[in-house]
Amino acid sequence: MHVVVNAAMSVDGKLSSRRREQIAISGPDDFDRVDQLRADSDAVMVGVGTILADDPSLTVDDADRRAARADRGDPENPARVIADSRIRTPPDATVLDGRAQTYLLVSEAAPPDFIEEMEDAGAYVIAAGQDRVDLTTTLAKLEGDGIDQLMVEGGGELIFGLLEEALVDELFVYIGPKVIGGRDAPTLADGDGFIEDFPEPELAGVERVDDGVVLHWQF
Ligand SMILES: NC(=O)C1=CN([C@@H]2O[C@H](COP(=O)(O)OP(=O)(O)OC[C@H]3O[C@@H](n4cnc5c(N)ncnc54)[C@H](O)[C@@H]3O)[C@@H](O)[C@H]2O)C=CC1
Ligand SMILES: Nc1nc(O)c(N)c(N[C@@H]2O[C@H](COP(=O)(O)O)[C@@H](O)[C@H]2O)n1
Repeated sequence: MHVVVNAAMSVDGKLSSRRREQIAISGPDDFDRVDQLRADSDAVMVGVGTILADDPSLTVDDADRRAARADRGDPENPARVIADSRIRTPPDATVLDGRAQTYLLVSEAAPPDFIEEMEDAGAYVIAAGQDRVDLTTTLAKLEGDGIDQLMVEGGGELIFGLLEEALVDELFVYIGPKVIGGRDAPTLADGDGFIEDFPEPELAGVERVDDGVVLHWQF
């Protein structure tokens, strides 16, 4: 499986404010670049923190891109993947609207009645890991289900979890013209943070987009 992370951050490295509400950091051209990345992926993944904060659709906006996917025999939208250790995803979340297959990655601590509720809401549940989703095992299961190209949109906890398990192949970061600040605002990689063996990706590209810049890193 090839894992591509994409996120937009402020000048000072924040994905959102301390209120954890969705903030438009990207401009129109960057959102269009992200839509193309989604269209090129077999699945788009976020953590449950992003579901609760943003209630995203994770679908492809552009009708021509959806049609191109259908023409090559793919579903119009990539599958959606949510990392949600104990199931906090609401049954009425937009990702459960039936517009694409939705996988819910949970841990063994997920309550069985919640699992049943999610399956009734249309999710395909994969469980691995004691208290927290075992990302290596669950991503391998997704690969076995035909997901070769996985795009990850955040947030910071999930991105750190993937970096910690050395699961990230490429990272695109849009840095937009905003300063958000706040010690409790989410950043690109949160979690516990590294204290040694810091991942050291190679810079593969720099492109000016809208009033900001996209950095492309390879691991
Ligand atoms: N600017 C941008 O590009 C984006 C911004 N955001 C923002 O990020 C914030 C949400 O980010 P976070 O709170 O960090 O939540 P998150 O979206 O990273 O979800 C974290 C949750 O993922 C689950 N998880 C399960 N297994 C895990 C594992 N092994 N490692 C890590 N997490 C695991 C846990 O339940 C954990 O609480 C929101 O404010 C949202 O608006 C989110 C995505 C993109
Ligand atoms: N690329 C990008 N730029 C920003 O400025 C953002 N705030 C985000 N957030 C992500 O976009 C998702 C919204 O998805 P839908 O359009 O509803 O499908 C959101 O959940 C974040 O993952 N991204």
